[in-house]
Formats: sequence, C-alpha cells, structure tokens
Amino acid sequence: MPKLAYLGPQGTFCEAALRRLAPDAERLPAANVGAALHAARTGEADGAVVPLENSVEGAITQTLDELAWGGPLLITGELLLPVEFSLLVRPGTELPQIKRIISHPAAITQCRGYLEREMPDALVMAWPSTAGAAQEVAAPGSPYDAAISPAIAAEYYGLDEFASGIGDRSDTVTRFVRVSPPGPLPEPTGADRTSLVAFLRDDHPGALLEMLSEFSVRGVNLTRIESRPTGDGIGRYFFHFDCEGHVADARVGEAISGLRRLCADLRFLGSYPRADRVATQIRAGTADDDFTEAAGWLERIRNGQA
Ligand SMILES: O=C(O)C(=O)C[C@]1(C(=O)O)C=C[C@@H](O)C=C1
Repeated sequence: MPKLAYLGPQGTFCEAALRRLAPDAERLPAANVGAALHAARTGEADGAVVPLENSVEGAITQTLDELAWGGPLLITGELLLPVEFSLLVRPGTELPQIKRIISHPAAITQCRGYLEREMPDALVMAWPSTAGAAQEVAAPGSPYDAAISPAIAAEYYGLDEFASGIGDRSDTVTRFVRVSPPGPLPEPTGADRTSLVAFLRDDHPGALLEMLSEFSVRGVNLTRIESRPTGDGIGRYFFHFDCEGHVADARVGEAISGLRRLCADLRFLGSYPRADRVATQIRAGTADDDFTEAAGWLERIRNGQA
C-alpha cells in the first residue's frame, strides 16, 4: 500500500483528491505543499497529492515553483475536484461574533463576494489550508471565529456549518496532481497530458514564439501555459507548459527534443492520463505512422535510394 503525503490536516480538498486518486493509499498529512513534496522527495512518502490549478484562482504558484526548482518529481496522475466552501464556526456562534475569519488564500479569493456582502467588516486572514483553519477555530482559546472550509471538516473538528455554498461560483474545480519520485512513466492511453518547465537560454525577440512553434508545427495542442518569475530581476521569466499527448507519441517527443535544443534547461514533469479522458487531437500528418514514414523516406534519400 503506497504512502502518499498531502496538504493536511484531515478534511482538506487535497485529502478528498487523494482519496479519489488512490483510495487504498496510506495518507500522510503535511503542513503545507512544500512539506508534502519534500516527503515525496526524501522517501518519507512514496509520493504526494498537491493542488496545481483552480478554475477561478488560476495557478497554485507554490506548487508550480516547487515542481520547477525543487528536486525532480514526476506527475503520474491528475484529478479534477469540484470545490464547495462552507463557513464553519464554533457551535452557538452568531453573525455579530464573526470578526476574524481564516482559510487558505485560494479559498478566500473564491469566496470574496460572500465575505464582502455578508461580513464586510470581518478581518480575513490566510491559513495554510482550509481544514487546518477549521482545526484552529475549534482549538480552545482560538482568537479566530470562523473558517472557510469543506463542510466535512465540521464533522472532523466539532464545528457548525454557519453557511454553505459560499463560493462566488458554484462550478469551481481544482486540478490536483499525484507526483512520484522519478521512475517509469504511466503507459500512454490516447488521452494523456505532458507537463514541462522551460527556461530560456537568452531573452530575445520571438523567444516565446520559438518555443510555441515547436508545439504548433508538430500539431501538439497546448492545454496550459504559465509564466513564472525566475527571481533574477524584473522581466525574467520561465514557463510551464501542459500539452496534449504522451512523450511516447512521436509528435510530442519531437516537440520536446526541439525545446531541449532551444532552452537553457527543460524539465520534464511527466506524461500521465488526463482526468477528463478527452482523447488527444491528432491532426493530419502528425500521427506516429506519419513520423515513421517521413523518417524512412529521409533515410532512403540519404542512402541514395529515393
Ligand atoms: O486547503 C485545502 O483544502 C486545499 O486542498 C488547498 C486548495 C488550493 O490550494 O487551492 C484546494 C482547493 C481550493 O481551491 C482551496 C484550497
């Protein structure tokens, strides 16, 4: 039974994602995303489940940066989890008593409309996770009055649900990924995604366009692109790419080889089955057979057999 680290404590969306991705796994709660990934790197856990992006908030930048800069890890699976927020309070708490609210920053952003409308004077503060915030509110003598959290955390920590469905949108989804230490890749399924981190060799006109061209000329569809600062000064960025397909596919392999030549560094973050099972688009002339046929043709020309 694998042991997987996750953003704890019990009751986070991350735990719900882990339960669905690996129902039989032993669960190791971690204090934050960095600690969960650290456990996967050091072998304390066999892997980790962490949030990567949210349909309202966008990228979970801590995860992106950890995957880009920390010791190498491979994404081996993903899950799209609908997220629904509740406001949890100690039993008996009434509206005028709710003065200090805590939660994960991504959850706070997604409930901004409710907070501004219903409790505009409350102080809203960041906490490492949603369920961690619920646990804190339940702690004796806590200075905090309410937590934005999954409803399930009310049961775990003995809180009441003051309000439910408080997210600004009812259809919010967070994409979680399972990461593992480098090892064998998941088999291609025909509905896969590949994730990469690209560091520019030098900044020049068209540098991003050149990278994008490696995908486009081979008919590889991008599903996400994100720029992140390198930290070396204003205007210095590196790029996260997600594309359709598996590195075992000829067009994806060739696009990645092309990027490798262009980039100062290219980190392969994995090829893994898509959660939505949407089959990869294969444009005319970009199937594996097309690449094999073209390579054979070139070989014949080189051998004077054309
Ligand atoms: O705190 C949690 O429950 C998490 O799983 C983290 C997280 C996030 O990082 O975005 C997951 C989904 C929600 O968008 C809010 C918080």
